[in-house]
Amino acid sequence: MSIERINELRDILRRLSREYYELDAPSVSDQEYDRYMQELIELENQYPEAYDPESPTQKVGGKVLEGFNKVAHKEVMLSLGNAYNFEDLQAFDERVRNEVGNVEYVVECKIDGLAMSLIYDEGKLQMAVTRGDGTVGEDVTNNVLTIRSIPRTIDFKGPMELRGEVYMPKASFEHLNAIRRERGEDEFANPRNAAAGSIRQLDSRIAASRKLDAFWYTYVNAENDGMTTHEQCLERFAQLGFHCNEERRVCKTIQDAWDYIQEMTEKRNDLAFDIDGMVLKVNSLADQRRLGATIKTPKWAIAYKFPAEEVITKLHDIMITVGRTGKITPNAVLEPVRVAGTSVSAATLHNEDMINAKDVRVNDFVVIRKAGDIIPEVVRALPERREADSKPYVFPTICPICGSKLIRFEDEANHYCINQDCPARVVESIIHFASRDAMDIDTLGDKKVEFLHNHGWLNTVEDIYKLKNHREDLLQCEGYKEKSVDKLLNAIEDSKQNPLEDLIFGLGIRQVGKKAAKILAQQFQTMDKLMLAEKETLTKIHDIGEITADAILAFFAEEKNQQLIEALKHEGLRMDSDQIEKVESYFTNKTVVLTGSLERMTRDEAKDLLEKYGANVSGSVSKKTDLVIYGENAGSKLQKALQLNIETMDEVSFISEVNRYETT
Ligand SMILES: NC(=O)c1ccc[n+]([C@@H]2O[C@H](COP(=O)([O-])OP(=O)(O)OC[C@H]3O[C@@H](n4cnc5c(N)ncnc54)[C@H](O)[C@@H]3O)[C@@H](O)[C@H]2O)c1
Ligand SMILES: [Zn+2]
Repeated sequence: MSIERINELRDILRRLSREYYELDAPSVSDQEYDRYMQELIELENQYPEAYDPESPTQKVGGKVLEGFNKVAHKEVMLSLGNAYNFEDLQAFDERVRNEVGNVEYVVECKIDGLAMSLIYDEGKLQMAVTRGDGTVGEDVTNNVLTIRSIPRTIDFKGPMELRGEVYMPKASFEHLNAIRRERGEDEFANPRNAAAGSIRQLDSRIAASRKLDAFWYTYVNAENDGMTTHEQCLERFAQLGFHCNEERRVCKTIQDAWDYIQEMTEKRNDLAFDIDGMVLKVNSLADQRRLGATIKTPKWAIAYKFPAEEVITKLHDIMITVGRTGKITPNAVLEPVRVAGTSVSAATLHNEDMINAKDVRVNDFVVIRKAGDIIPEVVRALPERREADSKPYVFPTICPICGSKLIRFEDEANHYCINQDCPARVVESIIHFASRDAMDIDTLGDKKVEFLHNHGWLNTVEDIYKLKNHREDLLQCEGYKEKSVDKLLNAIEDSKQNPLEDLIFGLGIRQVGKKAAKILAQQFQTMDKLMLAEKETLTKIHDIGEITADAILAFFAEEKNQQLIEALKHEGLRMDSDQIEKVESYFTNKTVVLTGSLERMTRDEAKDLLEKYGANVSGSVSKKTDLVIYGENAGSKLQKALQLNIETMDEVSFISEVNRYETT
């Protein structure tokens, strides 16, 4: 049970990390992410046999993006351990003192940006590299050079590496989003994502337009330059012309540090940049060295994370929105209030049960919580402040957009509008089709889809590909300049070449997420074959259950959907896959774990081969594992496989097994 939970948590955290680090588009709050991480850490401590070097608890950051040169860090770039309250800090302080005795801490702001390494030599900036996975980062020198506050040349001749945080000042962020709003483009969730997205642009003119800044706080090999404390390093940076955050304090005790954190909690919203916590660092560099680091975090520093913020405001009304699947979501219309640095005037109420459970009524005072960037939430009502005009909310029985009767399925908390032609659903399905994980049509975001729909130019998904016939009309609209219109139309044309998996996902078939779309594309290779698939064939596929199979069959059985696909074919959309076709083999449908170092191929090559032959490659050995393939110096995973009586295979046997299929 718990092993399953461990695997589940690892999957969740990997998905969230990808969204956060690679797509710069998180779907949950940092607090929520941290809660999953905390749960996983505790479970892994309880079940040491589930140890896996690939676990998110052992990993820093995300993957390196394609398109940039990869650079290995001379010294790894680590993450930071987390504290959420005074007790956590006291425990940290105790560990430090047990190790090195009395210490001083420098307490500084935890800047919500992205970590960066700068390398100077002979007084010149040579390279700027992102943290990446901590070992290898991306060379983003051209983009970093657009940050004016970073000196190109410094008065220091030797080689020097410093690290810090690139961030987007709040003012630049507000300005950027205002422009994007005007153009009907999707807004950035928060300054961190905006900064990370800007630095990882292949076109440095975009980065230049984003008005980024940076603070520097780590001096690699500072002791070679005669430094003895962290505070000295910061002073040295400032002297050389780098921006260092003045908002910091040297504290003699953990209580002093806590007092300063309290002060900053009050002050944080008034700063010109976003901070998501405070960082405590042992001041003495010699002590830092003695304390050392774990695989992921230094032992001489810790990050205190601010809790999610809550405020009270009045709820004026409850409004309903209709999603792509017809799902009905009630939203609170609020008296605008500042929380976590931004003005909030709407918050989600999830569904009818939630409204009832929280007893939220129109005209009530309510508590709102906003965790950083994510959609704010109504936490509870304040019945003690209820006035005469407070009214219990009656959940609608018909769709506010199309008037169809709403349905609530058994065992489901949500209501649905099941009218396929409901305009709200149409708009949402077009937004989904164009979204990043689907057809990835640049600049065709929510606002623009709504706008084009309201003008009558987008009534179905296929209309996207007919927009080019409205080029002249578009140019007449305010905010639609030639350049942006052509950019949109080109992105639409380009999307025709996307592989089948993007299209399948974009169609928005119920139950079919990104992963299932990929599996289907791999299995069937073409849309035609997928459309002809029978239930038996579908359910035989690993990861496709009965419910998903039924949803797929129902989707393609509908004449409207068949017509849509016909129309998309007619528009010239690609209908086949990039995924390699799977071959029936000894490995088909087996869960396989690779361990140790392989001699004839890389881990990734072995994984690709196994996937081609129908295996499911997994990171950790459990009862569900069918086979462990091992190379040189295989360690705990192989041992565990033997303990659990799981079949094992060495590299040579693996290759000869594979060769049987390669030749036939
Ligand atoms: N919402 C999500 O889906 C999601 C997904 C992945 C990660 N996250 C967030 O990211 C965190 C993990 O990211 P992380 O590994 O970058 O750790 P982190 O952000 O918790 O802390 C480490 C980083 O803090 C930064 N930092 C800022 N100011 C600093 C200072 N003064 N001194 C030292 N470092 C400073 C550095 O870049 C450093 O790498 C999670 O705790 C979570 O909050 C969220
Ligand atoms: Zn409707």
